[in-house]
Amino acid sequence: MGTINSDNSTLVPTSEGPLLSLRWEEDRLFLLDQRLLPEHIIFLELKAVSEIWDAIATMKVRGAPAIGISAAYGVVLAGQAYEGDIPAQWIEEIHKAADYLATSRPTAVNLFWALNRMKDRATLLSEQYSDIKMLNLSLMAEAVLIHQEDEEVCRMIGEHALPLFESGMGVLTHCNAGGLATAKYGTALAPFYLAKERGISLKVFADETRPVLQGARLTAFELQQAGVDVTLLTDNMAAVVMAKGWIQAVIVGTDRVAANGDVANKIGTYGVAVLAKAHGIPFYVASPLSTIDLSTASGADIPIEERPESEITEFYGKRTAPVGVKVFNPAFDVTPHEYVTAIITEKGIVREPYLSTLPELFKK
Ligand SMILES: CSC[C@H]1O[C@H](OP(=O)(O)O)[C@H](O)[C@@H]1O
Repeated sequence: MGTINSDNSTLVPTSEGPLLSLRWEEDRLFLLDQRLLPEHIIFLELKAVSEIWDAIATMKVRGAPAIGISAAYGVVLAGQAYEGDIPAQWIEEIHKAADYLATSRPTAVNLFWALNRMKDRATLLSEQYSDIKMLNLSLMAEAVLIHQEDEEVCRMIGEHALPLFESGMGVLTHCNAGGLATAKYGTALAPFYLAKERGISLKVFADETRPVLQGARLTAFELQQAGVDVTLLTDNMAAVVMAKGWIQAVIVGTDRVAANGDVANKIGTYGVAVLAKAHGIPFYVASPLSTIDLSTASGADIPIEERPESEITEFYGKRTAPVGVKVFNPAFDVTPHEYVTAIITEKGIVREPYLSTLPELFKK
């Protein structure tokens, strides 16, 4: 595993905006170990494909766009590790690495979107260049482009989402779809950063999001760091804060939107969507086009990752369930499109009928 290069355990809110979770430097990826937040800010230095695979699989890096960006750099590392001078062998190494990285997690479609984009680019480059150094430099440029594009994509999602929220509104979110899950700004959290910049006061309510606590450890952390008004809730409080009239909208991220608008997102999202509908509260999904998968017909076709039992039977190292108890630990659930008020993308906002409105986004 890469070396640790910094630790700042005294965390104070700053107005620096979202904390960046990824930094690429020529032949290594500096990656914020999100398992250790919020107590420790530790960046790992990753220089091998296997380290990238491990970081994705063990959720040191998580969030659909951040996973895709990391995997793209993993493919670059594979190309750089090739020591021969035969382009056909180089491309074989690229495809082998991409297929290996594709096994790290199954649900977030950004992983496969980024890997396919890198494989396609590598194939095109290998038809143009025979020099391995040139191939590697050109392929790295594609990964950097994926990284840079995501920052602009998230900002645009924020711009399209912001008009949905009025000053003084309470907005509930689930899991972490913030700067830590992306290149910067986040998807669902992007409007909160823009609102802060523009003096629009929103009250964010963040579900803690068991079992990995992305809401408590990551969303509450990054919004507090940015000076955004955030209140932490346990996952069983969404109903009461809605009943109290504290919530005027819900916005979440997503790991895969199916062609019919069904949305896979962190476990617990479906329950929040049902509660929102029952209280007449709009339920928005922030999604880059890279997370919309028109080749997946509906939510029933989205592979749902099941994660280790220990995430549920232990609470940060302390056993909280009897040994041998049966456990069900799906990392995601699917919200049927009927519960989705609108999907906010970098190209604009789409609403039902998603089967026809989603493909239009790819034509603009
Ligand atoms: C902007 S994508 C964020 C998305 O990814 C999270 O899952 P995980 O933490 O397991 O990678 C969650 O579903 C978020 O909504």
